[in-house]
Amino acid sequence: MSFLHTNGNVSPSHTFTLASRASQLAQIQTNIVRDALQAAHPSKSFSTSFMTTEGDKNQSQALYLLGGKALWTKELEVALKENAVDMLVHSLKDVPTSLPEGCEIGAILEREDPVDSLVVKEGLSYKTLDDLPVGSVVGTSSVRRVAQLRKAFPGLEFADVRGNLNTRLAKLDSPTGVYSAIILAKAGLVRLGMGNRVTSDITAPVLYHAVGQGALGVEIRSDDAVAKELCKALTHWQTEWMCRAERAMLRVLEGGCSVPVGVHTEIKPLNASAVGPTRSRLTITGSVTAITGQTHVVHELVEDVSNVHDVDVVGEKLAKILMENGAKAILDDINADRESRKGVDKTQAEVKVVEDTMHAVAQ
Ligand SMILES: NCc1[nH]cc(CCC(=O)O)c1CC(=O)O
Repeated sequence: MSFLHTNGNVSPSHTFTLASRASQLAQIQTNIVRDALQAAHPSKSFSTSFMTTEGDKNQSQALYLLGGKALWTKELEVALKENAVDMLVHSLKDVPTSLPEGCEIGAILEREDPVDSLVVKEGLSYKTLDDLPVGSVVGTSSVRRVAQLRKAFPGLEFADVRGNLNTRLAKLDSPTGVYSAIILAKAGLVRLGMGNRVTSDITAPVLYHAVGQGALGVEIRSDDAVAKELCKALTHWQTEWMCRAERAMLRVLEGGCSVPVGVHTEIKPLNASAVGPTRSRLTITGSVTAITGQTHVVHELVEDVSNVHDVDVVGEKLAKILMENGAKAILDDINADRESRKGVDKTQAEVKVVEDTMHAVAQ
């Protein structure tokens, strides 16, 4: 699978390899991107490569350099940087707001419905969180969801549910299972062809979804001009503008850590007849919630924007306003708590893995 090529000077026979994790959802998403690339560039050739932990560890020396503990985006990025693959397909919400040196986002595809959905156990007739009896167990491993819902639903118990989507649904439906319902991103279910499992949506202002939720991002090498050009056809500018604003907000709020941040974004072109990117009205609401759910800061900005730079500025401005309105205190608390938990005997690499894991769980 490994090959050499020179960036910007690709032979016509070059096959562009798209890579992702090997989960069913990741494979479906990668196939969506491959099909879109193939449709836009019929004379080019595209293939896919799915990486599983054990298999790849034996094949790529570089994975050993990571000590076998790095998360998947990191391992994929190693393959990307080594030119073993050309594009990485990610759920944008799992992509850190700052990418490693030499990597960048080449395309953001049109977003699926970004909301979170309630999936009720097979055979139960409850429709919404309000319907669930006191003491019901709701499965979700996302601190963002728990933090936002805890206060509004004090009678419910929120419990971890891990694994890929199929595993989580199996745990939900198991006759001996503890969960009455679980909360999942609607987009993942829809892409897996299981949109019929959505019992109801949980929308803002009850639950603000994760930054980037529902959108696919394609990561490329920054110096790969050819991949960059190929990716242009995939980008849905409205999604890109919304997600860039969301990611700019999160980048400022994170300040190196992971926090329960939610968002709701809309974009409305001001010139309805324009075909491409055009001056638009961006409405973005950000939320930051204390882990206990006791403090919740929400702010909405409505701004007209003309390009991605404007969009980044709006996201950053929103983050600063949230900070001034109480998010700073929430973030300082979370940081202090995390510092006190960090084992003194942990290596830097281990601390990084813990931080990355916390980032993933926060989403
Ligand atoms: N954190 C895991 C993850 N990453 C992306 C999705 C769903 C698809 C998407 O949001 O694009 C999910 C599952 C979930 O949160 O239910």
